[in-house]
Amino acid sequence: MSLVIKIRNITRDFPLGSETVKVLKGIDLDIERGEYVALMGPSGSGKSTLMNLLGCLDTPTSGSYELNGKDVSSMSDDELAEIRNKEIGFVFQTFNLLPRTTALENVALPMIYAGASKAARTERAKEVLTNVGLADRMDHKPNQLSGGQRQRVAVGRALVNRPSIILADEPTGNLDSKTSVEIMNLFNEIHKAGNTVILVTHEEDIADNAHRIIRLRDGKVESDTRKEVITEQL
Ligand SMILES: Nc1ncnc2c1ncn2[C@@H]1O[C@H](COP(=O)(O)OP(=O)(O)OP(=O)(O)O)[C@@H](O)[C@H]1O
Repeated sequence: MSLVIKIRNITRDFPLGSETVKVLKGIDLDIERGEYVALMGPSGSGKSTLMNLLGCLDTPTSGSYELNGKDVSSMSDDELAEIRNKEIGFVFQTFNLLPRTTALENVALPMIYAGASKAARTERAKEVLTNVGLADRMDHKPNQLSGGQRQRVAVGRALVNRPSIILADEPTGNLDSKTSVEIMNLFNEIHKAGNTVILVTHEEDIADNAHRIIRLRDGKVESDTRKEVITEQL
């Protein structure tokens, strides 16, 4: 097993007027390649703040973060942007697709930043859209797609550059229960294909899809539980 994420004693403070709000209060975390982790905890416990750090959208106030053995905790904004594009796939509750571009163009977008040719982008985006079940929707724009289909496009965009980790913040938060199950089945497939997945959810049945559940409370890890792997007896 190899460590994708190694976090040691991370804190994150935010200035608020003349005060300082301590949001993350010393977090240690190791995540191995191929793990499937659900991040839970009450509102305000620091889940999004931690996800922003994991996704290199933010840097810690103190402590260290190594992503694939590289210390990202003190990188410049340009270096972080490059790491984000190469190593991180984001999926958001609100899909965050470009409204006037097709599913194919939305999925191909991160490859433009990565410098891929148009032919390579189109080929890979078609492959990814097929894998997420949208082979017949490639030329549709977001407003021509259902919520579940939009989230599939967003998942495709997250996967297109073959990132080291997929970070999903409440990916089923805007979906009905039937569509949520379909999207979770897609995440389960993505995990089975070898991806490292970390998702934030408030719902226990969504978190049950993961193999490990980390619960935050008041900026600290309250519990970190791995499911026992049940191997079939022959
Ligand atoms: N930029 C900021 N400036 C000041 N306070 C912040 C900032 N970002 C987050 N906070 C505070 O940090 C705390 C944790 O926020 P965070 O969004 O990480 O929690 P969360 O667990 O994701 O909550 P939710 O489940 O409601 O999304 C909150 O009290 C929030 O007000």
